[in-house]
Amino acid sequence: MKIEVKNLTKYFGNFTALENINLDIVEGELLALLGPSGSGKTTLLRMIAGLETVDDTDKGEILFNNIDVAKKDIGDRDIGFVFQHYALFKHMTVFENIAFGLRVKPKKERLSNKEIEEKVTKLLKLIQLDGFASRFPWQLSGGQRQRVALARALAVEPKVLLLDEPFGALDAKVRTDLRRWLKELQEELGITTILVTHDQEEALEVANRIVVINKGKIEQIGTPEEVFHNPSNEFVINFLGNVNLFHAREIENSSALEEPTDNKYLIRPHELEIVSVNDKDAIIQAKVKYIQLAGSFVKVELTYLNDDKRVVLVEMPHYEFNEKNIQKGDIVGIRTRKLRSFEDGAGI
Ligand SMILES: Nc1ncnc2c1ncn2[C@@H]1O[C@H](COP(=O)(O)OP(=O)(O)OP(=O)(O)O)[C@@H](O)[C@H]1O
Repeated sequence: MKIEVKNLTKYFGNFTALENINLDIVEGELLALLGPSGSGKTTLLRMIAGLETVDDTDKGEILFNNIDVAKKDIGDRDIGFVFQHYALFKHMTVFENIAFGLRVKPKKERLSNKEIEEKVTKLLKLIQLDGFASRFPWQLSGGQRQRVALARALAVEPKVLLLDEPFGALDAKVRTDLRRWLKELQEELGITTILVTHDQEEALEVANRIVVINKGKIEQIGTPEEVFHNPSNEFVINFLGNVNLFHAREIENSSALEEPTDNKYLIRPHELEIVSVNDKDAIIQAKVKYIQLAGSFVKVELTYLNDDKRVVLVEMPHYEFNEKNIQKGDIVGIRTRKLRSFEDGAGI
């Protein structure tokens, strides 16, 4: 299913929750709606689902395969949902939870009991919970419950899957495992999927494209690589990971910048390099305050030598850290590997 959102605005009283949203969702893709709390992600998802109305006064449109669904009931939109706390039916087994949507279909569309059993068995395999059919929800872990919720959503073969922070309540390790699993499953099924998340890593890892939303407006739409490496503005770069801010005069002091400007520069920790304190390309001098060795990269936190309230974060591979023999308390120089400025509205 292809979905188009055109000129969509949503007011709650005087408050503008969404402002002129335009978005094309390609058949079979996994699109992440990423933004801070209150940015309007859930409202947009709920409008696509039909849980929130498109105001009559609004000229906004939501098209499913070129057909306007604004006036279509939620039941007629062929949608499967999984929410963060989409509680399973407590008094029903895993099997009956998954079968629920199939059993409540009108008689003429309903599958036979045997067909339902075959289908549920297949879904249990798909979510890797074969053998769990007769358990009750309270006998499952949080991750297993969310997988059952996903199977229940998929049972009725929806054309679109809407996921609102489906792994939000789970711990970090389970979350990481489940999102990999979801990605593979989604690719295998080829079902158009919209995932709401405020977790940048989750969006970067699973999405084909990311829509970055802030205060009801779209800041950028792009592949994970695009939004991470070519953020279109300051909000996006800040939201997608740690970033250091430098003023132009700091950069001008080094030979890294030929033309003096008023710009400020936003540079990610891995785009900075620790060099010797006298290095001619160093933009600032700093003192090593804290070193975090656990993780795939070494994170070094430093403070400016001339202003110990200002912090700089540098990340580097372990081999580079070992070669440079950096110690807490060292006075060093910091050099940039990349410059990025937004002052003129365009990234460098
Ligand atoms: N029914 C409603 N009535 C009034 N205001 C609402 C209503 N639903 C949402 N809002 C407001 O609209 C804004 C966007 O809410 P929304 O739930 O879409 O944000 P979100 O990006 O999904 O946030 P979160 O990540 O916290 O769920 C918020 O400021 C919220 O308070």
